[in-house]
Amino acid sequence: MAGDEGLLDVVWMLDDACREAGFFYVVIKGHGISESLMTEVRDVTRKFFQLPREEKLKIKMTPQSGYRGYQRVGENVTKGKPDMHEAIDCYTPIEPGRYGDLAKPMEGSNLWPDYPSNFDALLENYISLLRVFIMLFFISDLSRKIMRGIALALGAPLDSFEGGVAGDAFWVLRLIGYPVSDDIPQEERTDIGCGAHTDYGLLTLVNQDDDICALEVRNQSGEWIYAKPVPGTFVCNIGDMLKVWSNGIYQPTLHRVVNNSPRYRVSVAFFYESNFDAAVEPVEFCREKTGGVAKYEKVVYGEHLVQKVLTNFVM
Ligand SMILES: N=C(N)NCCCC[C@H](N)C(=O)O
Ligand SMILES: O=C(O)CCC(=O)C(=O)O
Ligand SMILES: [Fe+2]
Repeated sequence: MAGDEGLLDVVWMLDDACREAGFFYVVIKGHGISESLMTEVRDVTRKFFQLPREEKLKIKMTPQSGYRGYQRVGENVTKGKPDMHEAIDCYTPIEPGRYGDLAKPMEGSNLWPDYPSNFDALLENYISLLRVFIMLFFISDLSRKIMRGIALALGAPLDSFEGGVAGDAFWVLRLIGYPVSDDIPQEERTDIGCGAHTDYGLLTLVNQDDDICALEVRNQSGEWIYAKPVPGTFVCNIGDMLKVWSNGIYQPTLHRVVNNSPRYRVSVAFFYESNFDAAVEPVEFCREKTGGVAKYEKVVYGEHLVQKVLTNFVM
């Protein structure tokens, strides 16, 4: 592979992006995901959020549902402030007992929207859901490939994230809607769609609406820069587990969402994470590159996620 210049270019670009920005765009061409599939997944999501509140609440997220399902505007909280988005959260299904006490709060399977009673709509819904699954399938494979690129970018073996780190990668899917500010009752309104945060796992791929600038990324000078939509691409960013594994060579970047546009914004974020029970710690050769000392303590990914999930919501 050392002779493959195209590959080396990509690896070099990945390294540069992960060091400098923590964010990059991935063009979907040739990955089995078409731009129209990405659009359709956002459209299904938009349709769901347009349903009456009672309909959406049929798949309400609760502690009993393993924190899977629908959350209303203001129920997700970041740094103590309600976020102005509604969402459906889906996670890799977890059978009871699978990870012992570690995964208890998140056990269960996902809540998908109910089938409407009429047949056309049923079929439409069925196909839409299927598309979401097709999307999940491709996107997970794409993520695995990007992680191989990131391994090479760090100078590590290609398969570094297989096996105990992310050979059985836990995935999270968030279907998110950001209402127009004026449409939110004033007493419930805050000025932020999603407060500043970093993502929890290895890699995030965001499928965002084409025509609205709302996702902002903090650069090294502390300025907020739009991750402008580029049709046919995913906005990718690295997460907390990659920081720990690389001993800080790659840092997750703070980002937030502010929808100041006069349009309802939809994004579908796919989080490719380590194995639920992975104990992630700075890998030796990354430690060597960074002065020999581990800068972060070992983190069990599932503990990190559960701790976030248990504190992210006011219900
Ligand atoms: N799985 C991810 N990354 N979800 C991000 C949700 C928004 C941030 C969350 N309230 C927090 O405070 O972390
Ligand atoms: O809506 C977006 O563009 C990003 C959402 C996000 O950062 C998240 O859910 O973690
Ligand atoms: Fe995020």
